[in-house]
Amino acid sequence: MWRELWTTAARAARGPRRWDGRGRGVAAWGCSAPGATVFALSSGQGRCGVAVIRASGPASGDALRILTAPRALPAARTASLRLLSDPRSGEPLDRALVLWFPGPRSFTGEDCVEFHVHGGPAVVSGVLQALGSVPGLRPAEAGEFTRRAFAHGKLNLTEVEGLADLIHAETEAQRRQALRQLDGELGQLCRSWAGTLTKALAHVEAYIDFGEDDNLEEGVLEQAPQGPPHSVPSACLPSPAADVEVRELEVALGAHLRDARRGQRLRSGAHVVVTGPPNAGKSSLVNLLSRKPVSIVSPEPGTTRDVLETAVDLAGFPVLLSDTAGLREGAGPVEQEGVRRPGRGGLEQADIIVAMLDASDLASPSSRDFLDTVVATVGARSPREGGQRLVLVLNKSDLLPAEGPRPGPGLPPSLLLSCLTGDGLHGLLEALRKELAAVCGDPSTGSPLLTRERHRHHLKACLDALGHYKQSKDLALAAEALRVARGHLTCLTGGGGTEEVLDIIFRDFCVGK
Ligand SMILES: Nc1nc2c(ncn2[C@@H]2O[C@H](COP(=O)(O)OP(=O)(O)OP(=O)(O)O)[C@@H](O)[C@H]2O)c(=O)[nH]1
Ligand SMILES: [K+]
Ligand SMILES: [Mg+2]
Repeated sequence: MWRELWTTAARAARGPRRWDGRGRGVAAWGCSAPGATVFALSSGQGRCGVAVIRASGPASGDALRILTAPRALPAARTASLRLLSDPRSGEPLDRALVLWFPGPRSFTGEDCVEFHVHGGPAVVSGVLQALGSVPGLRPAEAGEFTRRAFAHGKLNLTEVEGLADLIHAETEAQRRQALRQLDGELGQLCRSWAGTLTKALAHVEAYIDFGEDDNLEEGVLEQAPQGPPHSVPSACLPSPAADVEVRELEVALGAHLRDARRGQRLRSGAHVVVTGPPNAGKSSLVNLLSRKPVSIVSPEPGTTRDVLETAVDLAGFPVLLSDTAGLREGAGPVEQEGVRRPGRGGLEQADIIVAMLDASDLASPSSRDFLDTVVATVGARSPREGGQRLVLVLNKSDLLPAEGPRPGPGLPPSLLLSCLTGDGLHGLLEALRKELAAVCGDPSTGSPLLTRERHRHHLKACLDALGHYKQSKDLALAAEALRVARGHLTCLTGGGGTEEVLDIIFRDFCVGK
């Protein structure tokens, strides 16, 4: 379903975007009053076996009691079968499993209840209406349950983001990355970094407070300055030990920022662009990889006129796959501009370029021209230097003589493929999987990846502040720089208390989450 949405959306309005086809509601937080009890359908919409409706807030217990009257509240955290009735008419609504989670041991930290009802639309709307009639209850806004969990310290902000990503994960690799973030790995890392800075700050402040004092504690004295490791005059140095830790932190932050945006790519999809001379079989390959006819294939060269982008799950990685117009020999500037233009699924935007040629037509002017321009240019810059990854594919291998030599001596390493017979497809998928793992990172191993621009912003700002710390000529300024640096790490997990940031993060959630 998201594929169709994507393809249509890509045709209608091109531009860089997330690998995601769903429209997302924007939460209107203006009207949420703290202390209110909210309710919503938390399972998906539509007919289903069981639907879960939940409520959170101080009146949750009352709501449960009223809908299950005359029974008392069930035991906490134990599923109990109850008859639900409409409190206004007394009419039975459903026989349901109900759960009572007294706060703070609940998802939101508040009193919560869950109704596991039969998943028919009439049952669901009957129970929702009944809840709406209970005094003090109102429908929840998008993400409101999670926002309450955050407000009560049940989740930090990176965990909230992990939860949002987990709900939206559509490929295995995305799920792994989201789960690690939900498990709090990135948050823990930030907290340990912030802890380092707190320690360093304590040393600096101790020196400011007691530096001139003969009664300086022994431990602090032991850490008295021994050399000039940074530009704070060595006589002022509070603690070389703290200084070393700060420098180690700088190295760690730098390493995380030099992650080639792998976590962000995995979250929003890697761009794979298929390019080549006309009629090489580019659209045939796009259809093969997306397992459905998204592009028109015909023997007529020049069939594809514009960039067509489609979302595909390739070996567990989310990919935005672009089919492009064939590049004719000596293509004019307008045509070249068409494929290069950023934001249009063109070459400039590609993480991986699949360069495709007709294996039986390598000597033609358009093939030679394509090899001499696109393939030579892309191949000249390694991905390490920020260049794009290139996969060279020689298609239509079925047209080659069965016993003949391999085509293209003197070509860069290439893969033989036949879109017609499927020969070589397995090898191509394996090559793409390797390239995608390099572009997106392996979410199961290594340190947690930065998944959003927000993370990069705070780490960069933290690094900048550490730069000021190193250059500060006086201890008060050094302390202030450390405070700013630590503040950015705290913002990463706590949002820094700004409603704007929270609104942006929570609007990724649906109603009921
Ligand atoms: N024999 C053979 N024919 C193929 C193969 N792959 C594609 N074709 C045929 O080659 C022709 C062109 O295929 P397309 O997929 O439209 O090629 P394209 O590169 O997208 O073409 P343009 O969009 O016009 O640049 C069609 O007739 C395909 O059926 C293959 O592996 N073997
Ligand atoms: K064609
Ligand atoms: Mg085509």
